[in-house]
Formats: sequence, C-alpha cells, structure tokens
Amino acid sequence: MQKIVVEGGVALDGEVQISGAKNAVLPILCATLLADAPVEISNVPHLHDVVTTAKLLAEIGAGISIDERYGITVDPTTVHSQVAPYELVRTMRASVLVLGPLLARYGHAEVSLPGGCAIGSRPVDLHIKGLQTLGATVTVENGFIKARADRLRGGRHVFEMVSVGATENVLMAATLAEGTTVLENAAMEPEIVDLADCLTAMGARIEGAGTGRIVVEGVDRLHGGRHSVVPDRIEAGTFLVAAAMTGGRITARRARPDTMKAVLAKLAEAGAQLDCDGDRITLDMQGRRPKAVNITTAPHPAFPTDMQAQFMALNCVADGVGVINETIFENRFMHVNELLRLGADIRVDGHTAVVRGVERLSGAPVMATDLRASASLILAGLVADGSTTIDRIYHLDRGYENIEEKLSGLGARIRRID
Ligand SMILES: CC(=O)N[C@H]1[C@@H](OP(=O)(O)OP(=O)(O)OC[C@H]2O[C@@H](n3ccc(=O)[nH]c3=O)[C@H](O)[C@@H]2O)O[C@H](CO)[C@@H](O)[C@@H]1O
Ligand SMILES: C=C(OP(=O)(O)O)C(=O)O
Repeated sequence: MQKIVVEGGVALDGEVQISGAKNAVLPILCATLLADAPVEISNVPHLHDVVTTAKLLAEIGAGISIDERYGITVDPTTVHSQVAPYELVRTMRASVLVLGPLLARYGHAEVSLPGGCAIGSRPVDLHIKGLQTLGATVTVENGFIKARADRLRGGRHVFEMVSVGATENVLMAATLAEGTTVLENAAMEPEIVDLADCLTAMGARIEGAGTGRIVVEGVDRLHGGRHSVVPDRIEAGTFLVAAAMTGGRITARRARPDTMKAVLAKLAEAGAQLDCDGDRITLDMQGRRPKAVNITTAPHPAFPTDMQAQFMALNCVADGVGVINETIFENRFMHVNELLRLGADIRVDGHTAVVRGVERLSGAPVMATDLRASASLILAGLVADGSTTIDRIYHLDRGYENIEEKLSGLGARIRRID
C-alpha cells in the first residue's frame, strides 16, 4: 500500500494552482443526468471520487468522455438503469446525489443507502423528506431508497436542519418538477451556488442559491450545457494553513477568496499577513510561529468542518491554547490520536478538543483515517523534526489532486512510496 513520507523543517515558498472543488464537481456530475443532451464540465479535479462518480454514471448507461485536460462530457441520453448499487455508493457517499436527478427525469430511482463512514453517521432522512414534499413516494427496503413519482410537483419545503447533500438532491429534483418549489433553511455553501450555476446553464430557473431560501421554477426539460467547476476552497485553505504553520510565504492561484472568508479570518487571527488580489491569495507568515485560534465548525458561512483537522494541526504547534468545537460530525477527531503520536498536546471531551501548542513535533509513522485527517497529518509532518510516514493515503487521493507534487513545488520534502 502506498505511503507518503514527509521530512519536516522547510518553510513553504512559491505559488500553487488550486484545482476544481471535489464537493462541487460530484453533485454537478450527478446533475448532468437531468439533461436531454450532453453536458461539458471543465476544471474537473483529477480525483479518485471523480473516477468513482464517472463509473457510476457509466454503469447506469451514461456516455462519459474525458478530454486531454480532464474535462468531462457526460451524455445522459443513453441512460438505461435507475439503480445505484451498494458497491459504488458505499465507497463514496456523494453517489446518493443521483437520487433526485434520476427520480425527476425518469419517475423512479433506486439508490443504495450510503451508510455511515469513519467521521460519523451519514443519514439521508432530510433528502427523503424533501423529495416527499415534491410528491415522491419513497420507501427504504433491503438497504435501498426506492423513490417514485409520475411527475414531481413543486412545493414549499423547510429543511429541519441545514444539510448540504439534502439541499443538492432536492434542488436538482425541483428543476424538472411542475410548478414552483421554495426551499427554506437551505444550505448556503459555495458548492450549492456552483451546482445552481451549472443547472442554470442547462436551462433551469433558480433564484436565491447561496441564501437560505432557494426558489425553483420547474421546467419541462433541461438541455445540454457547459460549466467550469468552482475552485476548491478546502484545498486552498489546506495549502494556506501549511504555509502558516511552516512560517512560509505562498500564493494560491486560481482560488476564490470570497468563498473562504471564515478560514481567511482565522488565518489572520493566527498572525498571517494576507493579501487577496482577484483569484490570488498570498499568505505571508514572515517566519513567525502562528498564534492558537479557537474554531467552531458550522454550516457556511461559518467555519467549515472540512478545515477542522488542518486547523487542529496548526494549533498543535501554535503559541497558546486553541479550543476546537466540531458541531457537524460526531466522530471527526480521529486525527487526534495520530497527532498525539507526533508529540501534540490535545485533550478531547465530547465534541470539544483543547489543543495546547508545543514548541516542536517529532516525526513518526502515523495512519490516515479519513480525507481531511490525512491532510492534517501531512501538515504536521511538514513541521515535525525528522521523518513522518503516513499510511492509508488512499483517503487523500479521494479529495486532493497531486498533493505531494503541489507541496514539492512549494519546497516541501515529500514523496510517495510503495
Ligand atoms: C453543513 C455541513 O457542514 N455539511 C458538510 C457535510 O455535507 P454532507 O452533505 O455530507 O452532510 P450534510 O450537510 O447533509 O450534514 C449536515 C448534518 O446534517 C445531518 N443530516 C444530514 C442529512 C440527513 O438526511 N439527515 C441528517 O441528520 C448530518 O448527520 C450532519 O450532522 O459534509 C461534507 C463533507 O465533509 C462537507 O463538505 C459539508 O460542508
Ligand atoms: C468528508 C468529506 O467528503 P465526503 O462527504 O465525500 O466523505 C470531505 O470532503 O471532507
């Protein structure tokens, strides 16, 4: 199994290009199923999860073509199955996002329940309730969500709690429903806005994406279109934290600073000098040690759960004590035990971790447990004395494109071994 080896001690310096967002491209690929002609998606990140989604779309009959720049064109006109099997859904929870599109387009869909994952349970009751408001009959049998509706009809739906996935599934379904749908307490993440932009390019009529109230006027058909995926705010944030921890200076190119305000505010609070110029974010730490910061994860525009592990790594070597509250997932502290192996001082009590910064970490073999936990271990390795070897990095390949090449380009001593 492949591993990543990091030799600590280099202050990062240089420029890095940010890829398209994993959490935007996956719903967008599912949304292409709504169209009645090919849809071209560009700025697609080269990720394992993208390959899995493409496999799922191909399995149900969609035509997939990939150009030399990794742009993906999906031709949904050849879809012949409305069943998403367990083998694919289990490896990637985002597969559940084919439910809304298949139901809206074909009047029925069967999608395996995603089950939980390492970071916590991943229920889909909010997705189901939203589709029921649009008139679907939904049952859960033999581990599958089975949904049916001759034609969905618009309605007003209030999500009980903010859910990114449920907002995406119901939004996609509503585009082909008869009449108007109003979604209240909708998620406001930039990835929802990007999905709505892609749907709009396919002929959907959507207002309010990016606010808590989205209004969709259903249309009879969606046509083909083109869309370029929004830059990955979590990837950009991860590189900026790496620069801050190592006392370095980097510029993230092709980023979207307006989608990352909570993260940039915390980096500034940690003592980083930040300069945003169009799609470029420059962070300069001027060789200083970061100051500890308190973090509470919550839905956008608050601090994202997907950056919690990386800021935990920063607090491990910061000056002072940082308190981290994780409010989205019940088990998203699995990086703690691995960070402790590197010499960190962290105490966990329920959803709260208290991190006391130490002067130095020391390299050790560690194990990645999930995607962002893997990133936090690389960050810790960048500042640890000696060598840190990270096992089970397949998690990393789900969500970061060429991370070791990008970090090497910034001067880090990092390599992948078999
Ligand atoms: C609000 C939030 O930060 N969402 C994150 C969540 O999105 P993802 O779409 O995976 O998860 P949701 O936004 O749906 O989950 C938010 C919360 O709602 C609960 N829930 C969700 C659906 C449902 O049907 N029933 C239910 O109870 C979840 O258990 C969770 O506590 O994980 C992604 C991957 O880390 C992140 O990119 C998203 O930013
Ligand atoms: C946990 C993540 O993704 P997923 O919901 O696909 O597991 C993530 O992007 O940090």
